[in-house]
Amino acid sequence: MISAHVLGFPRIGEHRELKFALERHWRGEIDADQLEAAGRELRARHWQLQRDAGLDFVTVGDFAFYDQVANHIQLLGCEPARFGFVEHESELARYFTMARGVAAEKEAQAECACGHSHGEARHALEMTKWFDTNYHYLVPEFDSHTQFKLSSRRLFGEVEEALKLGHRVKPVLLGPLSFLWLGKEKAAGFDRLSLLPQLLKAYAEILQRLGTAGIQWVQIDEPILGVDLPAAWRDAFAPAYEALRRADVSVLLATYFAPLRDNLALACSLPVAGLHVDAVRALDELETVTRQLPLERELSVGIVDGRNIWRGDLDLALDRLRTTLAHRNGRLWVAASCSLLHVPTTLREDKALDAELQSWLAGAKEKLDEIRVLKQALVDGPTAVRAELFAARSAQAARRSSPRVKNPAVAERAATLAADVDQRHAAFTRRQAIQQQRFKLPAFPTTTIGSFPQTAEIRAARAALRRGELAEGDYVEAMHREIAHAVKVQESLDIDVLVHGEAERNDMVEYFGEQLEGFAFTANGWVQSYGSRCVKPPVLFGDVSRPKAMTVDWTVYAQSLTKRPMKGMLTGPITILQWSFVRDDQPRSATALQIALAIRDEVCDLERAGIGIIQIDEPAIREGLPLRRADRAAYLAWATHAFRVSASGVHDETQIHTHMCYSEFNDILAEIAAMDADVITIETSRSDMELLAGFGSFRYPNEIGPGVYDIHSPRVPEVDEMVRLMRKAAEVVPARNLWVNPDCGLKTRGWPETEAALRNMVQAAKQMRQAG
Ligand SMILES: Nc1nc2c(c(=O)[nH]1)N[C@@H](CNc1ccc(C(=O)N[C@@H](CCC(=O)N[C@@H](CCC(=O)N[C@@H](CCC(=O)O)C(=O)O)C(=O)O)C(=O)O)cc1)CN2
Ligand code: MET
Ligand SMILES: [Zn+2]
Repeated sequence: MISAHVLGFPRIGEHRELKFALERHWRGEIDADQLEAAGRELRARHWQLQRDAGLDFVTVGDFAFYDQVANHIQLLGCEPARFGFVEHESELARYFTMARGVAAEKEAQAECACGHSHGEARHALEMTKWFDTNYHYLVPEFDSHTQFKLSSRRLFGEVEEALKLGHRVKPVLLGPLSFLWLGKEKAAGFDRLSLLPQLLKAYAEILQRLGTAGIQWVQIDEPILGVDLPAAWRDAFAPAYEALRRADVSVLLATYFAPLRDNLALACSLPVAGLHVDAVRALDELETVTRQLPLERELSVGIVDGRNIWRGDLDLALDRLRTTLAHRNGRLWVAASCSLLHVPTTLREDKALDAELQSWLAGAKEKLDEIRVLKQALVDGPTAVRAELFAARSAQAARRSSPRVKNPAVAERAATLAADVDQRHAAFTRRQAIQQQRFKLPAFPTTTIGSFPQTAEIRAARAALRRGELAEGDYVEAMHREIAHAVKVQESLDIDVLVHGEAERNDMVEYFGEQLEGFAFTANGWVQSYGSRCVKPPVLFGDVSRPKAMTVDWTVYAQSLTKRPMKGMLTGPITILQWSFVRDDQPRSATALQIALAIRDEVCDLERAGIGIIQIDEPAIREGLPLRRADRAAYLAWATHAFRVSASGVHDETQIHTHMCYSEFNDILAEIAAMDADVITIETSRSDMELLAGFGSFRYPNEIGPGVYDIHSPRVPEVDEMVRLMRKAAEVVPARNLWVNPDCGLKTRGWPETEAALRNMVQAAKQMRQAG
């Protein structure tokens, strides 16, 4: 018996319907019922696609109005008490408050009918990267008071919805151990694993309800089986799944993103009815799993790549599946490696891709079809899908032999680099002295991270340019007006190191992808990043080179408007690599080096054009870290090398900044230091400078700007708050090395709150100087 399924499907909608509905709802243009209707329609459509592709189940529970982990917080009834929710706040309103926070002023203004004071501003749940993806989840908060209680009907409602539509339903849950693991302990000395027994009761109740609804299979995701687990966590698995065992509900335990390694035997021995493995990231483990997993259990083989957009090698996949099948008594499930959340809904008929490129690619819908073809080939024999297999084979062959993929000059340059290509001339302390002479910045210099508000007007201008309704020259003029405005605002706020604001960039990665050779970009290849926010990762299909300067004109224009230093703004090689769909025909390290060389040329061009401070953003360096510790050193070596290659073409008096956000960095501090940027700006405020303690005890040698406020909410931070954070920073890092800046770029904010926040930030820096 062969089954076919997916672990999850993108929820944002082929035309980003969910994004637009959400944003309308938040603006008050549609009410909760209308938003719910939009969600229902998308779910119905995505289930129908799965059904039409001949899958044996539709997956329910992968939908969320913001984030699937946040859905679990409500399902399990563990909304953090700090939100002080009161009776009359609806489940949906509470959900968005947890996801987005509430500004202090807004709460003060909102005359609350209940007469309750909601207390201080309620900042949003922390947001962090989902394993090694560019998707962000909301971090659950746990302490000794955390109680679990089945609380939301949403999942059960969606299950009913799908059943009513006549589908065979397989609900998906994030597993109890992964849910706890991904959360955060809010009290010192508290161990969140101690919450497991209580949590299991809630899970048991969920399974019981699903059983009552007639559900046979429930997929429970435990992606943490792909990370290095402490013994206590590993030991907790078997009793936990023993406790969840029921006669009427079969559990398919799903793992993905990384090899199982030392957890392989455990995964194969758990008392569940089936196991899903990622046969793309861990193909070499498939054979062992095939042999170790008891024959009465189902094996789901994730053979179609859920993380990349290349059309699969179906011959190879089929070969593996046949071998597996032979050892599994003719039973297996065919699947994508992980949820399809991480790829665009479709890449067919994308207006920005030429026909040849399109024929090399597969989005989520196309992957459903690959799964169908594989299943059919196993069930009816390959001749039944001869045409489909032939087409896939031809596409593979065409891509492998296409002259578009190779550029001998690029390979030649990468092979003949000087040994010191990744080293600045002088050591940091020497550079620091030279740069101090040159820029004469005050103590606690202020700067921002790069982007200023991407207003509706900016996006409309770009959309008009794309549609041919705005001439190129008029577009440039409109962007120049934006840049001039940003410069004027920064000068009037008395910021020390200015930025041009990135108005001309649709996205910090896509913008470079559009200008570099070796990249293609899509018109509609949207992937959810967080909440309603999406990105269109460029497609890196060939050798990378830079036909001409990419940012010099904009930066020089911005510098011409001010005497203050204007920071050039680039995206680093690892972030471009990490946030693109990259080629699978050469190691990622080789691709990273090619990008690094292109960025290096841009850095040198900026320097030649008189730009003295250049920032090379690397927010994604941490998320690229392999999930398994054993693989990390190799990655960090080539990743930091690539960064240094991009940054080291300049003279000592040029100040190189880098920026990182969204992650825990304490475990890679030595490597961050080895990147040798003159200044690093880094996100810290959501965790109240916790992060910086690591930088202090490690004695991070170079200059550092720990973000003093969170840019993810419109809340305007008070001067005192930021002074407090700066003082905290000055306790662990020498004050002479400290910069003052927000956590990240300001593109998602509006101008009024941006100006107010930066005014307070500059004030805070001035207070620090006075206290000096
Ligand atoms: N690639 C990437 N990954 C990242 C980040 C990042 O900046 N880039 N930052 C972190 C995540 N943060 C993010 C913050 C904001 C957005 C974001 O604002 N995305 C925009 C899209 C940005 C974009 O591509 N804009 C284009 C096209 C925008 C668009 O939708 N245009 C409309 C028309 C617009 C109009 O007429 O107003 C259309 O095509 O229909 C542009 O500016 O040109 C969105 O979802 O709305 C995404 C991620 C981590 N990962
Ligand atoms: C996600 S990091 C963002 C860095 C970029 N320079 C910006 O300010 O938007
Ligand atoms: Zn950032």
